[in-house]
Amino acid sequence: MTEAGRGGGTVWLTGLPSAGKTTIAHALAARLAEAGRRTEVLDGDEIREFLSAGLGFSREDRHTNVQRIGFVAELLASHGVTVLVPVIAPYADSREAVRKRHERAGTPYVEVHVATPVEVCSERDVKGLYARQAAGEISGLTGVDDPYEAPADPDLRIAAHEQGVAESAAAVHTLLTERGLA
Ligand SMILES: Nc1ncnc2c1ncn2[C@@H]1O[C@H](COP(=O)(O)OS(=O)(=O)O)[C@@H](OP(=O)(O)O)[C@H]1O
Ligand SMILES: Nc1ncnc2c1ncn2[C@@H]1O[C@H](COP(=O)(O)OP(=O)(O)O)[C@@H](O)[C@H]1O
Repeated sequence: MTEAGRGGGTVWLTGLPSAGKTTIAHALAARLAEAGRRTEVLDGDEIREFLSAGLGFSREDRHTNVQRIGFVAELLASHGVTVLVPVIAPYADSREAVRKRHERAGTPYVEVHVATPVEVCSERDVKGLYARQAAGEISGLTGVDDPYEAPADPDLRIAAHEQGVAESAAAVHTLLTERGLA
């Protein structure tokens, strides 16, 4: 049995700011921990404070950020950890490169699109970014005046505005169980 076969894998939750990626990731982590899985959440904000300190939000910097996170996720996952990654990853080619890295290593990879519409995200506006963009204080906000390339064919798409957090976490958990990852 390979290392990957011991049950690790990466679950990338992509979606707009305030879509619910982080909230769902932590709810899922709690479920997985309860089931005895070794689990890590690679939080985007934390990563940007340390591993990606100094990177901004240009296309190039976002790509670099996503590749670094993909590298760490694969490493952890290859040692049996279920790694949850609630990070926007707005570009399809960046996400594809992360998937390819996992495929090359034989490490399971699951892409979940947290598909909350921008109208709902901007209402939630957890960090006040949508308001700041509307006020002209910032620009380059994903989904508003910066690109978000929605996954064409994710492993799972969640309408996270139409169901509760627990239901979304359960939906991902079910997929992981089907794939032998939970
Ligand atoms: N201009 C702009 N666009 C998008 N997001 C912004 C921006 N400025 C700051 N933030 C906050 O930083 C978080 C995005 O970082 P990520 O590492 O997840 O994004 S990326 O994949 O590198 O694009 C993201 O966190 P989440 O809200 O948790 O998604 C934002 O809160
Ligand atoms: N159905 C839902 N699913 C996920 N989050 C929700 C839902 N309804 C309300 N929320 C709230 O929306 C916010 C989403 O924020 P967060 O998880 O930080 O998003 P992201 O990580 O995508 O930026 C949280 O305050 C969460 O409590």
